[in-house]
Amino acid sequence: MILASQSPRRRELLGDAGFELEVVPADIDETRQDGESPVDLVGRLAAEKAESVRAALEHAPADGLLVAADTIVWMGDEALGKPADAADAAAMLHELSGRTHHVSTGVCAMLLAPDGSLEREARFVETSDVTFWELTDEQVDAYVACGEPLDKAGAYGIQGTGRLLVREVRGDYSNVVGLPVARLVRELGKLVGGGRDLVVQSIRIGGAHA
Ligand SMILES: Cc1cn([C@H]2C[C@H](O)[C@@H](COP(=O)(O)OP(=O)(O)OP(=O)(O)O)O2)c(=O)[nH]c1=O
Repeated sequence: MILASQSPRRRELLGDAGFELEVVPADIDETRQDGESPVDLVGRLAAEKAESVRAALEHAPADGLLVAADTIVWMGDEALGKPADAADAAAMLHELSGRTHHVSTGVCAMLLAPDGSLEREARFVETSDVTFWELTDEQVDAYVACGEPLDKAGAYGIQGTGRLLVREVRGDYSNVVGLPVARLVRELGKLVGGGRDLVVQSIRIGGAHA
């Protein structure tokens, strides 16, 4: 499978599900369009990442699969991507403090013909809701200083020290980390067809590593 993402979290989630990955990061303009909702934005960016990597391929990977994703944190109409710097990260964390926000991941999965042309694709957006504890200024400053927020949407990583900020998650936890892997594996099964249950395959391979 080709993973059109530089995110180490996505690599780990798919690797643990038993997929052999070739990582080919996509370089696209991630600017939000006027009037575009956060859900529409991540859906579009995932599709654009997948297509930009597919278009540059000379041949498909052995299993014919290509996956791209994009994750955003949002509240109301406000979308929080990756912070520009430490001050931006602190501002985002103060905004998330004591409140519930949404984390949406857009996913585009493609089944490619051997020459790399598109045979079929599946697109979806998964949303989880995350509630933060009230954070003190000192807690925000300490978290920003540890460096974890800088490459993450919404300036936190729930899989890292950022778990100390989180009071409650509703929905798929892996989706917050950057990839709704359980739903994705089901969609990939439908994409490859032939009655193969990729969830069973992933459980067997994942279980062997446990
Ligand atoms: C909210 C949250 C986000 N994130 C990460 C997931 C994504 O890697 C990142 C959002 O940025 P993305 O633009 O979705 O992904 P990316 O830049 O890391 O990789 P690429 O563009 O090549 O696909 O934030 C966490 O790791 N933990 C969290 O709790």
